[in-house]
Amino acid sequence: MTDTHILHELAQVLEQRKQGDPDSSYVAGLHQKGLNKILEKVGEEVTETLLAAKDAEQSGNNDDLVYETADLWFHSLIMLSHLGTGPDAVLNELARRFGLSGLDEKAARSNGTKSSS
Ligand SMILES: N=c1c2ncn([C@@H]3O[C@H](COP(=O)(O)OP(=O)(O)OP(=O)(O)O)[C@@H](O)[C@H]3O)c2ncn1[C@@H]1O[C@H](COP(=O)(O)O)[C@@H](O)[C@H]1O
Repeated sequence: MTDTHILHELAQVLEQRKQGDPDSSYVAGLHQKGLNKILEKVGEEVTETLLAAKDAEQSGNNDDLVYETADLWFHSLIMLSHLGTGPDAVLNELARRFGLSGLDEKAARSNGTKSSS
């Protein structure tokens, strides 16, 4: 399972964990602790990902970068799930932007035509 299918499988598990037992589930524990704890974890994973990227630049080895990015994506999915959305909304937004020049997209944002929020 190496395509976006895993995002949907994982998103379903994360939804189920909202009713899970925090003693036996890491995700249920985060949902129970609430949004601030989830955001704290996302922030930690951002920092760890940035450090891994700098290390990867030096070493030429991306293994730690991939590992930390997976942690970041995972905790971002918990954040989305906690707030009642999920990967489909993000993938749809990327699809909407697909083929649109980043410069044109940026100009559209400053014209106040941001569509997804
Ligand atoms: N993909 C993951 C996944 N990636 C990372 N992690 C956990 O996320 C945490 C990462 O936090 P840190 O790197 O800060 O490590 P830590 O210091 O041990 O964490 P804290 O004590 O600070 O919480 C670790 O506990 C990892 O085990 C994950 N835990 C769960 N999943 C998936 O989520 C599913 C549900 O998990 P449970 O809710 O635990 O059953 C699992 O089947 C997996 O598919």
